[in-house]
Amino acid sequence: MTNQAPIPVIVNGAAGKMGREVVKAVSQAPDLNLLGAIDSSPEHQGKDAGELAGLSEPLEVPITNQLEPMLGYVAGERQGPPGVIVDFTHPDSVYDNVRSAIAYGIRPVVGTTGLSPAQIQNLADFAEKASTGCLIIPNFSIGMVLLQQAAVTASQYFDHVEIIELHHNQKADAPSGTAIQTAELLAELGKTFNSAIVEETEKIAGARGSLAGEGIRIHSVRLPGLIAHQEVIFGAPGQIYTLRHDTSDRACYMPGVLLAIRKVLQLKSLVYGLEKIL
Ligand SMILES: NC(=O)C1=CN([C@@H]2O[C@H](COP(=O)(O)OP(=O)(O)OC[C@H]3O[C@@H](n4cnc5c(N)ncnc54)[C@H](OP(=O)(O)O)[C@@H]3O)[C@@H](O)[C@H]2O)C=CC1
Ligand SMILES: O=C(O)C1=N[C@H](C(=O)O)C[C@H](O)C1
Repeated sequence: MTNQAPIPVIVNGAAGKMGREVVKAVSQAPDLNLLGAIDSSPEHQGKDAGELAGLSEPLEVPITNQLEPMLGYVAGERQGPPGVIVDFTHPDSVYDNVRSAIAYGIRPVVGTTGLSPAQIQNLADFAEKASTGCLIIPNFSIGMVLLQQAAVTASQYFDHVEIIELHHNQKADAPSGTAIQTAELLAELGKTFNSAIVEETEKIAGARGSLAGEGIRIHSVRLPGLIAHQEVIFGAPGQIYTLRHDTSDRACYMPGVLLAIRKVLQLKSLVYGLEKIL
């Protein structure tokens, strides 16, 4: 451990399922300093972020919905490394949150999914102009990076593949950001998957899932009792090859989140995907 000042961190969405885990993880990391906890949820205003996250001692960091003043406060800290904001909020607000953070020189680490390709491009242009690091990570778990790498390898040998993602039923966006990213990685190979051998009719709209790039289909399941799960199923005559990742605890994302907080300070532009910073 060096004698460097700790990295100031703001957690946005601090009262949510992921935000609470991040509050815990950041507060336990000696090189990070939790300075702010933002959440729009009215019932949590003023509560201590640490107590809400299940810590036995308060962190003396109250939940507030005042994002811009908090960004201004952290940006005004002249000593030590620049601030980082970790965003686990909602697909409807993440774009504006990230724009605001970059405008204040605060580095965003974004876990919130649901940004469109056009929004990601706009944020990349904005970060580039500001020479500010920004990380957008659809999935912070190492297991998912390994699954995606195995899927890319398999896609060189299989011409047929479909993705099934399964999540808890409080999830706002579908398909999941991870499934979209997985399809993008397979599509990068430049070949078309799943050439039809019969003319298909969907008797109920959506029966065959959503069509991502290069013929890859994604099917989304939402049920209470699930957390986050994904299967990538390859088919060929006489064989099926299935890759599956299951999460049983949101703690699985925390090593990736902590790594991203440290890495984003070394960047001068937007980077998309955990695999790029491992
Ligand atoms: N990249 C990854 O590895 C992972 C990504 N995710 C993604 O993270 C996001 C959050 O997931 P999760 O924690 O499960 O969701 P939750 O709904 O549990 O938490 C989100 C929190 O953010 C609050 N919120 C909503 N809008 C705003 C806003 N504009 N400003 C501040 N706070 C806001 C919500 O308040 P209220 O409830 O009042 O709306 C809630 O407290 C989702 O997009 C999800 O897909 C999730 C897991 C892993
Ligand atoms: O909402 C979730 O829970 C998750 N969202 C991310 C996604 O959309 O891919 C990551 C993970 O699947 C959990």
